[in-house]
Amino acid sequence: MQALISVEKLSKSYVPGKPVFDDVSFELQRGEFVCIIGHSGCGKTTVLNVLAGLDVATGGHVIMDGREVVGPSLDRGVVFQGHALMPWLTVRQNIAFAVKSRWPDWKATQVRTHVEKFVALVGLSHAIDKKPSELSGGMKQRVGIARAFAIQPKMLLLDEPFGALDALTRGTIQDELMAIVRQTQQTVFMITHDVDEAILLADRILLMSNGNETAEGYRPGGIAEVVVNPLPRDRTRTSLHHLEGYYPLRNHIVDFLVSRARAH
Ligand SMILES: Nc1ncnc2c1ncn2[C@@H]1O[C@H](COP(=O)(O)OP(=O)(O)OP(=O)(O)O)[C@@H](O)[C@H]1O
Repeated sequence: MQALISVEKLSKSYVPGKPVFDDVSFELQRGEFVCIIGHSGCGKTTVLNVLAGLDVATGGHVIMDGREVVGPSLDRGVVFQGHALMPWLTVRQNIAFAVKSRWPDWKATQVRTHVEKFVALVGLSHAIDKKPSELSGGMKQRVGIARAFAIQPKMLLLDEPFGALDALTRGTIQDELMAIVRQTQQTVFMITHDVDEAILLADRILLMSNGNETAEGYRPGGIAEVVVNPLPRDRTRTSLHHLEGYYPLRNHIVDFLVSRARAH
C-alpha cells in the first residue's frame, strides 16, 4: 500500500550545526490517525507546519501522493490551538469562505447545504448565524474543526486543537472528532501533550525527543520511537481505562516523557 504522506529525513536548524531535530522519517497511511507527543520545544509544531507547507525544512522532504509538499494546499486542512476565525463573519460565513475557495464553481445553494451539513456534524446548527465573539472557546474550536473538515482535505493537521478547553468540553469534542474521523476515513496528524488523548484517538503514537547536550556533544532531537496502539479501535473515553493493555501502554509513554525524552 502506498502511503498518503512520506516524511523523509526531515531536519530543521535555526543555529548552524545544532539542528532542533534531524533524521525525522515516518509515513502516514490513508485513514490513519497518528499523534505526536514530546516535550515543549522538541519541534512538533515545526514538523506539522512543514507537513502543512507553512514552514520549510532545512533538510529532507515531505511527499504527499507522490508529490513534494512545497506550500500550503486545500488538500491539507489545518486546525490550530487558537481557532483563527474571521471575527467579522458568522459561523456560516467563515465556513462558506473556505468552501467557496475549495470549490469556486459551486452554486450558492450547494455551498449552503454543504456548510450546514458540517456545522450540524459538530453540533452547532443552533449557532450557525452567530459571530465568533458570541461563542465560547469550545464552540469556536468546533467551528475550526468543521471548517477544516468541510473542505474535505486529503489530510487533517491538528496542532493541540483541544489544549485550551476545559476537561468536559475537551471530552465532548474528542468524541465528536473521533466519530467524524471514523465516518469519513480521514487521515489525521495531531500534536497533543495529553497521553490519554493520544491513546484514545491514535492508531500510532510518535514519541519525539528533544535535542540535548551530551558528554559527546550536541545531539539533535528526533522520533525516538513509534508506538502502535494495540487497543481495539472501537474504544471510547469511558471504556479506555478498563481495557487490557491500557496501563502498560500509558506507563510506557509516560516513562518515555519522564526519563527518555530529553536524553535519547
Ligand atoms: N523562528 C525561530 N527562530 C529560532 N528558533 C525557533 C524559531 N521557531 C522555533 N524555534 C525553536 O525551535 C524549537 C522547536 O519549536 P516548536 O514550536 O516546533 O516546538 P514544539 O515541540 O511544538 O513546542 P511546544 O510543545 O511548546 O509547542 C524550539 O526550541 C524553538 O525555540
